[in-house]
Amino acid sequence: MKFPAPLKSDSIKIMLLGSGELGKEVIIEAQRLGIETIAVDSYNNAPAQLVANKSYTINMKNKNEILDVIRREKPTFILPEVEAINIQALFEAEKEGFHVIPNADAVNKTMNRKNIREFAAFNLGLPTSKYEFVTTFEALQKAASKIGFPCVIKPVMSSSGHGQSVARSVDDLEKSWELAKEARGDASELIVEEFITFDYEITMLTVRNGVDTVFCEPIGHIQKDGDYIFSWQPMNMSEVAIKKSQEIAKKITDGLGGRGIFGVELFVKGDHVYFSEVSPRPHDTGMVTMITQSASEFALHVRAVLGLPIEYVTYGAGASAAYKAKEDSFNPTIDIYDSSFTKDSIIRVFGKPQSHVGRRMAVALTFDKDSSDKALQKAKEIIGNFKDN
Ligand SMILES: Nc1ncnc2c1ncn2[C@@H]1O[C@H](COP(=O)(O)OP(=O)(O)OP(=O)(O)O)[C@@H](O)[C@H]1O
Ligand SMILES: NCC(=O)N[C@@H]1O[C@H](COP(=O)([O-])[O-])[C@@H](O)[C@H]1O
Ligand SMILES: [Mg+2]
Repeated sequence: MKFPAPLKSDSIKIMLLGSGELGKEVIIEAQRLGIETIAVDSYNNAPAQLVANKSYTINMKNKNEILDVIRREKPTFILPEVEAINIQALFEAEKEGFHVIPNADAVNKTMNRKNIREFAAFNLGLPTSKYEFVTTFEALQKAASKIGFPCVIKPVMSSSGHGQSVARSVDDLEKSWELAKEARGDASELIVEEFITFDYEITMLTVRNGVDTVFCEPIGHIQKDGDYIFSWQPMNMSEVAIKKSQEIAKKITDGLGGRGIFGVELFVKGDHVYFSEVSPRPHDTGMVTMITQSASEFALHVRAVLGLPIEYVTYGAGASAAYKAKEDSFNPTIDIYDSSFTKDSIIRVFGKPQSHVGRRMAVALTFDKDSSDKALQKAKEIIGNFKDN
């Protein structure tokens, strides 16, 4: 493969659609290979825009605005980084010969819970929670009583737990309905899911470079209000559970096709593994790989996009703890003690230009050669001392 000596007009160009903390790391990894990078998002100074060669701020739900930047920049690869993107623009770009990662159809399927759930459960026969789709409050009541309580209610299009809630009885349904409607994304249709009382949940990072499929060590994680707060790698699993998890990850990623990394989210109860959802891009819980692997999930994504070999070493166990803002601010700063910077830790501050309570602003990554538990303990301690204002 021919790598660019800085910014030649005929060399590889990557355009990110969505420019948050995950995209920022993708851009850095691409730039390490001399690749020209363009970061697009719906607000100025998004994390990846801070490090890209060029950036655009557009309405990401607007088909023409997306197509305009694509036609103007003619990227070699278009990497969706968020779910809220005008999907017609991606189909159109693909028709015009642009390369969407992993492909527009996979992005379309995964951005909508109805599409991906039906594809996984119905077309591929993967085990999932019981589920129903509803568009009215009456239908929600019916579906919830059929599925039983507690049940989980989510807009068909949303991420990081926005608009999601658990209804424990009929009395909670009205609150769940209101919460889902307020969510960004498409809340016109909701999914009602059986609540799985899993022992633990994992992300199986699955990398496809067009030749091989490679799995990273499983990542365990804890979610609060539908959003990740802690993750660790490796998650200690039975052989059977690992094998089933990899089988499910292989089936769903083969089904979606294309090149890149995928975050396959799975619930594990005993030796039963349930498919939950999949992101066709790096995963927030996978930030831990920046400290555990010689090539992080972001580096692997770039390699996979380019069709390069997916080889790396795992150094040992690690963990991540997300820092979420406790204050609303137009000029956020984060106070971090000097003692947070140790030989076994890495701190990443995303540089988001605005904070609101609950917005993920930074992450602490920790390493322990042998124990994910010890690494997690350290990550929690570090994050516990952060303050924002
Ligand atoms: N059916 C379920 N049973 C039990 N817990 C669930 C269920 N569905 C979701 N959860 C919990 O809520 C979390 C978030 O759900 P989900 O991944 O569907 O939301 P999301 O908004 O797409 O999140 P993200 O975009 O961060 O991946 C899950 O990781 C899990 O902890
Ligand atoms: N679970 C998906 C996820 O973690 N996505 C990451 O969060 C950013 C949005 O953050 P914001 O909501 O703070 O703007 C996205 O751009 C992506 O990097
Ligand atoms: Mg999820």
